[in-house]
Amino acid sequence: MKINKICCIGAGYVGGPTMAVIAKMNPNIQVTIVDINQERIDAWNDDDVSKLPVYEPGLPEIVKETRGKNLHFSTEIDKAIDEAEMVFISVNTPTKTYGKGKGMAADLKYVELCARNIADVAKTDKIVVEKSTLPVRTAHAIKSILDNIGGEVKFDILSNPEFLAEGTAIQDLLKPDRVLIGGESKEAIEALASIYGSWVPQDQILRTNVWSSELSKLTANAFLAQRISSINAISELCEHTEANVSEVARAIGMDSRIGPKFLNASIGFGGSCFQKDILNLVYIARSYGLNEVADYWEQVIILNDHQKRRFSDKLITTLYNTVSGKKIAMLGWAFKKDTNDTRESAAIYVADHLLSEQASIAVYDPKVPKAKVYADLNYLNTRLEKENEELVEVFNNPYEAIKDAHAIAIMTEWDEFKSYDWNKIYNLMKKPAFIFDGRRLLDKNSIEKIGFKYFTIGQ
Ligand SMILES: NC(=O)C1=CN([C@@H]2O[C@H](COP(=O)(O)OP(=O)(O)OC[C@H]3O[C@@H](n4cnc5c(N)ncnc54)[C@H](O)[C@@H]3O)[C@@H](O)[C@H]2O)C=CC1
Ligand SMILES: O=C(O)[C@H]1O[C@H](OP(=O)(O)OP(=O)(O)OC[C@H]2O[C@@H](n3ccc(=O)[nH]c3=O)[C@H](O)[C@@H]2O)[C@H](O)[C@@H](O)[C@@H]1O
Repeated sequence: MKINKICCIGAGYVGGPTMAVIAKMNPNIQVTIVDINQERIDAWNDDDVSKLPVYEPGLPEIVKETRGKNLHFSTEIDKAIDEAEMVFISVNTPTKTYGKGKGMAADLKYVELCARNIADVAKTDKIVVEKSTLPVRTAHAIKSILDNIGGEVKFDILSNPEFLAEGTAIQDLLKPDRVLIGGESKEAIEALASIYGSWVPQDQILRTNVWSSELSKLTANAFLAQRISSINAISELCEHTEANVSEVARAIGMDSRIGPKFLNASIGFGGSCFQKDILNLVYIARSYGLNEVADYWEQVIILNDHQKRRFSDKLITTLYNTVSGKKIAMLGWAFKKDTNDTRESAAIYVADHLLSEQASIAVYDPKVPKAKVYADLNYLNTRLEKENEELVEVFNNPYEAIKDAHAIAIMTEWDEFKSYDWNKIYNLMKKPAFIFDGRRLLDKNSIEKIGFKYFTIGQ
């Protein structure tokens, strides 16, 4: 079965980059990305590709090359679904904030709306591809909606989870470790496999049943996050024993069974997925009565929350047990470098804690605008909304953010922070000048030589 037209519902951090790469690698396929958010679609269509809604190295070049040729961004959802032979669902699946499973289960309302939309509109057979991360057995619910509303039209459901990481999305998409396709219909699986086959070697395209595919995505994220919580747990022990967590990570990472990646001790993982997907896994395990399994994975989140909290606790106790009225400069707000995404960023939680102790916060991030910082804080804690406006300042220049600060907290590992004039920064600050390096980014010896009091994770 040859696919000529693809529709992707959801023009976000996954839908945008993934479809841009599919379009680039398949010039004969017309790809239309649709979204209900007009502002987002307008930004994707902006002539100035530096204004795309998703900041991702390498993405502007691909959008420039393909947009208007075989890549299109639109709010005409029904039209795009109707015309396509293959429809990807790439909408958000956040943790539920209400009702049964509140705070744990994935909220599938957006996915269900997409399924209903496809069923209402489709006049010809469609392959529907789950690109969103979904709880195991969701394909069953989607199929049931499609078959019950969709009349005579035949729907094949595939699970094709995405493994890209933000900040390296284009490289991850161009050279994936593997592509995973779960499904029942061999014809549908091969139709999707041939699209990826334009650039991914066939032996890296795995075919499984739908349930294995859905569960593999949650499992991959749980394993990755587990490694971070594992090294972060050891980082706390290092701080009490004069061991150095980087040396420990290097020593264990050279064991080929363990491997060197994902062993950077940090202020705690952020991002829209690790926490959400583990909570979802925990919820699913509990719903089958598997309490030991659920408790095991829940500990990854408990440790991560502990890591964020102990960072801000350390800052407060070191500043003589009070930050009230003191200016703390926060370098970085995004959840990792090379993205403008701030979802679940550790910076938000640390700032919130410091604000509750009446500190004033000065934020600088190369890619995060002022409005986003305020929105993140107000979302977390509406009670502080009025005070936040006065206590939080966001700067376009790091030196202005740091001027007169008592302490700097490094929240994101942006490369540019390493090349700052730290002598100049020292002179701009109140004394003693403290640095709390949540990313192990700076060299302790050279920073201390300048006169700073330097603290980092795991040392
Ligand atoms: N962000 C990431 O790095 C990764 C995310 N994922 C998964 O991919 C899915 C999407 O994530 P993101 O792209 O980060 O989310 P996002 O929030 O950036 O984008 C989702 C988009 O879907 C749109 N949308 C929601 N309901 C819609 C509807 N009924 N019709 C049309 N558009 C609708 C929203 O307006 C939004 O623009 C999630 O399930 C996530 O877990 C998977 C791998 C990586
Ligand atoms: O499902 C998803 O959304 C994606 O989640 C992660 O990707 P992402 O969250 O974009 O970024 P990561 O590089 O995994 O970083 C996540 C968080 O962990 C932190 N981290 C990462 C690695 C490490 O060694 N230490 C560490 O603290 C990062 O700073 C960041 O806050 C996975 O790496 C992707 O494979 C997956 O597709």
